[in-house]
Amino acid sequence: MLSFDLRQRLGDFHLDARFSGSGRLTALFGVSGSGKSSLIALLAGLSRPDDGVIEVGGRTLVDTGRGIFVPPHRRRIGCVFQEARLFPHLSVINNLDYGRRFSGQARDPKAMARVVELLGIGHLLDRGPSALSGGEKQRVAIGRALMAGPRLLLLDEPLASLDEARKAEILPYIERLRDEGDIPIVLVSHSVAEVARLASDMVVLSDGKVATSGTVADVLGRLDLMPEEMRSEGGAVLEMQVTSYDPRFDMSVLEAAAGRIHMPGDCGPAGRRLRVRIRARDVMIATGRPHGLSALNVLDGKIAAIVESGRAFVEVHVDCAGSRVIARITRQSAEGLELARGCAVHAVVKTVSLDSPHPPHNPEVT
Ligand SMILES: Nc1ncnc2c1ncn2[C@@H]1O[C@H](COP(=O)(O)OP(=O)(O)OP(=O)(O)O)[C@@H](O)[C@H]1O
Repeated sequence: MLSFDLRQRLGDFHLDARFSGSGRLTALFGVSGSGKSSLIALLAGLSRPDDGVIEVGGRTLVDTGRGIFVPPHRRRIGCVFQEARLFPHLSVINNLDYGRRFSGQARDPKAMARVVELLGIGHLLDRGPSALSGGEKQRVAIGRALMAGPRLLLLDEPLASLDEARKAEILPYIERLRDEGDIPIVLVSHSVAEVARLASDMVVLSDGKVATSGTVADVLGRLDLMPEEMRSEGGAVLEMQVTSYDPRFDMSVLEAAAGRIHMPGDCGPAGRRLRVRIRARDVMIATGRPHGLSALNVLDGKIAAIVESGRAFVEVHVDCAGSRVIARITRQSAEGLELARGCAVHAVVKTVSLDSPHPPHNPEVT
């Protein structure tokens, strides 16, 4: 459980943010300058709010009204930043052990073995940081933070300085941490793909305020609440299951109650569960089942809502067997097609992003 309600003035910038959630991984999302780092500094105890409250797992870390301010070293919050900041003169194992010693914990070989296994760094233990790739350094930095026995892990853009290949390498470890660890994680990111794949909850910051927050599917589906700059990334997030792979075309088929989606590449064995993101801008609406269309993905449903989005656009929310698919189309098209709540329609999905483990080389299809 993480909750905060904070105000802080930094020059002309005014942070005023509140959130409460119990998700395994909460993403702090926002464009540059929206206040993500300022908020992380407050959570970590590196700065003080003008007023406000922070609670982690039922423990009050800050409450200005009651004069409570737990200093950073007593908060039991593990921080990992964009740069791994490992000690260059210490081997990987000694970097890991430093985390434990720094927090005053007793030596615990089992805890060490668990962290090493979780992050897949067993073969690196005797190396120095200079002999590690960027992704390996970040895994060790996460391991060092875990060895301190934190109650909350703050990951401040840990993937930002890595290239795509290194990012792809480290993402599964963050997923394992989320799914198998018992420590809540706050991840700072400005990549919707990263957030859609990793996060359970999402807090969108805009100009120091929480523009919207909630589960990833809810937040990405509420385009009307999103700051303008991220609206083009909004849409539906569907939990799907791989049913087959056809090597002749290098295409996989995924299914959910909402329907069937074709994806390029091998999405893994039948039965694997994946999250699929369908951006609203990549969906068209047809009132009759389309024929002679290059798009492979057509989902049938009924219009659940039509939401105004500026003067030229509307968002059509289509209920496909209980899952919501959203199409951002012009108001002119909506009127021309006489779309209304309850109409049976077909959502034609132009492009699907797969926010899955092991994405194919070209994870987009048109
Ligand atoms: N000590 C300070 N004094 C004055 N202004 C500050 C101070 N710290 C931060 N700011 C301002 O607060 C705003 C938010 O900064 P912050 O670093 O929290 O944003 P961010 O979302 O983390 O951005 P980025 O993604 O670029 O790291 C910026 O406009 C920044 O210039």
